[in-house]
Amino acid sequence: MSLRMLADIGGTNARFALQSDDGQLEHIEVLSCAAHATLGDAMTAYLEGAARRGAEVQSVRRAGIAIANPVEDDLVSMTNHHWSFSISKLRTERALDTLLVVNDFAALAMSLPYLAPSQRTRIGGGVELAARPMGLIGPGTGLGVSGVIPAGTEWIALAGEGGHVSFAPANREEYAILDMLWNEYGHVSAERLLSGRGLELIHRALSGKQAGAADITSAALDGSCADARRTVDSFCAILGSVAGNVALTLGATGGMYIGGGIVPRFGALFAQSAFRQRFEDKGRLGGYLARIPTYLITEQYPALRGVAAMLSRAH
Ligand SMILES: Nc1ncnc2c1ncn2[C@@H]1O[C@H](COP(=O)(O)OP(=O)(O)OP(=O)(O)O)[C@@H](O)[C@H]1O
Repeated sequence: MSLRMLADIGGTNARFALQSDDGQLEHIEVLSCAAHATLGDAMTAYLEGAARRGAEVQSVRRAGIAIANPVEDDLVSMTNHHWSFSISKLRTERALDTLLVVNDFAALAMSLPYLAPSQRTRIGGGVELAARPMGLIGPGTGLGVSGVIPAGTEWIALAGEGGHVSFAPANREEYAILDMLWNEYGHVSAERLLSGRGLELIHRALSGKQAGAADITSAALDGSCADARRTVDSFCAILGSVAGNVALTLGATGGMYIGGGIVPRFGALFAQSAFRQRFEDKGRLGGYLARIPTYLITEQYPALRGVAAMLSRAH
């Protein structure tokens, strides 16, 4: 029996797993990126830990890594963290036959056609069409955007950088947020607002106060702070607008999906927010968007499943 190593590396969290020949994911671990100097160090820490728990890590000859940055050539450099590495060097150092490195949201997108109903929650109406493009957006440390398009009996995942498109306000409150950020940053991207740091910036713009992302969410959830609640509502509304833009751009009539680590933490506040209304609020194309269902991904490690599917196809 041989094992494959899978990883999903974000700007904050590095998620690892081993996959056995029967396709099961085992020894899933989430490591903090900040606690390790390099990706190689994090891999070593993970594999040593798995070996201590009885995994036969010496049988790993194939590995797939989904990582939060564009993957264009041999040298990979993360956008939201300081890790960088050469794919060919890492493959040689680890004595791997295959090391597949792909964009994390391309891997996450690859999991969408295979999600079971229990691995997603629907927000609002609409019905997906079979064999049509599916869109993906996910706020975390950064804002990932991707999708899959059908190609015969297979799916092709897109690896774009749509989180960095320019932010467009949809009302005066959002215009005021943009105005504040124009003074601090030249280019204000969607990611500037739709990320952990973005939640903090929206809160500062609306209240004039500094607070951490996790504190804002918990104060919104327990009802102890009106500014925190407004911040989460504003974040969800902006996410609806940007998700609608992605759905329009891709023609995502196969469904629009929300991933990333932040939205699941909003709990019931997300379904209660203006997300869906703003998703549909696109003038004459409102009816087109109303027919597209939006889903929150609830599966815990979807990108690991996506990169496993991509690795199984790689030489
Ligand atoms: N309770 C919370 N509410 C809102 N944001 C939170 C909360 N806890 C953590 N965050 C923010 O979530 C972000 C981490 O997101 P995530 O868990 O998706 O990590 P990641 O996969 O490393 O990110 P990415 O893939 O975007 O690089 C951080 O910016 C952090 O500030």
